[in-house]
Amino acid sequence: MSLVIENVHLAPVAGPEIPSGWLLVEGDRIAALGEGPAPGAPGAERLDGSGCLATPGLVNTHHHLYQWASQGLAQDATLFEWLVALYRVWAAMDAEIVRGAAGAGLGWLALSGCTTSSDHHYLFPKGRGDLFAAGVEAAREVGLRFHPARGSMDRGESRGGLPPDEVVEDLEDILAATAEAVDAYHDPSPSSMLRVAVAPCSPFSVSGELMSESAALARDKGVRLHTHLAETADEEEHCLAQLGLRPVDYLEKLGWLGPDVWLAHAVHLSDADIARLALTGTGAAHCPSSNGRLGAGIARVSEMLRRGVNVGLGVDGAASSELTPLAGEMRQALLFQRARYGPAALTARQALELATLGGARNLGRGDELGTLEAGKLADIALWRVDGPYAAAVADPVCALVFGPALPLARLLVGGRTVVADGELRTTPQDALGRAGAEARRRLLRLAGEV
Ligand SMILES: Nc1nc2[nH]c(O)nc2c(=O)[nH]1
Repeated sequence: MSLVIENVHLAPVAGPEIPSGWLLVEGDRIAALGEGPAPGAPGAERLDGSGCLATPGLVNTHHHLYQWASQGLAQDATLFEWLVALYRVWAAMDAEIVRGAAGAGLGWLALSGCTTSSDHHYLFPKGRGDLFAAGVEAAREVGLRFHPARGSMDRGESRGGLPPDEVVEDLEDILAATAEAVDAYHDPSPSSMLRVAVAPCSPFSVSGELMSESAALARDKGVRLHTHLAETADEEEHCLAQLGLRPVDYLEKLGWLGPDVWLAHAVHLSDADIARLALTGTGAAHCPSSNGRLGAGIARVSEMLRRGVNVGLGVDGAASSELTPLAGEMRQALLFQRARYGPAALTARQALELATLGGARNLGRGDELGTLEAGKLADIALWRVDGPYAAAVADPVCALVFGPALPLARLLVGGRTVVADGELRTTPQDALGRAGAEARRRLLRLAGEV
């Protein structure tokens, strides 16, 4: 299959922008791109990109898809208050709920320009079906590239942790189930649609032993590591009081810093912490809407970038960011940095790079995803910039980042159309929405909330 997208403004992220150019897609890869009129390409489908901006597909590097089913709860809570309120709701979750929530969440991500998403699922109530498989099935249905992280918690209240004991698992069960998930689903091959990561949840819900064993397992299997870190001042206090170390020191002691690790949030970092992340190649997933919603603080993104830390974006679970579109996180990131450091803190193009190449690098896919270049995977977002708002902004990248969500003319994942003219084409969009709403009703009913 070949496709030529012509007459389009190209923002390749790597290399200069091309105000009027073309892209040739062959199979699942970008074969070539250039300026001016497109080449002949006999037999290729032709797509007129007039009035459109082409960017790499966006990469979401932190999410909890199951949380679609628990939006709008604990609205004015801190992270710890919010978690304490929600753990017992999530304890009622089953595979049917995860399937509905993940389908709706991934559909929503696709409609906001996302071509690859991670998912951090860390709560596995016993006897409720295969929750990990439910997320994988949903990603296959929607057609996104998927990086699910097998999460875990083993430190309940009785061991000084935050979650109630009923929602944590045993260390041995966690390690066995995590190894099983990697063996069953991880595909390390080029063009992979599915790669699994290992992701114990957070310092206040996981034992040091599970952190170390998880790192050993991930490195043995050649997969990446992910966890929440330095999200709130409460977490830092907890770490100092219970573990005797600040969060980044704790991770370092456990052998957790390295180029195969990306950390969700990374808000409360000292200068020395930032230097260590840079030195070790540890990445960060910036989730500005969630950090704002929970009053967690503003991550030092522009300083991290200046000092060489890789940063990607994440929408975080919908329970702490209520349906944030991934494209909107570029705007949110830009505004947060400027509010904290002034208007030169982050440019529109840097924000686009966070959402694309920064995300791809967090997931270990910087060689295949995140830029429009010959040889890379054809994960491409084509945004309409000729509508009433965007047409009033001469610079299409500025319109995309500074402005309201733009309509998607096309979203390609490995050359396959997932969205066309603002509608999902892989699966009925309305049915996904209904299943997401039913997942919420079912969860709240099973949790005794209604
Ligand atoms: N924003 C979030 N932070 C978290 N920390 C933790 O342990 N769980 C979560 C979560 O679900 N969201």
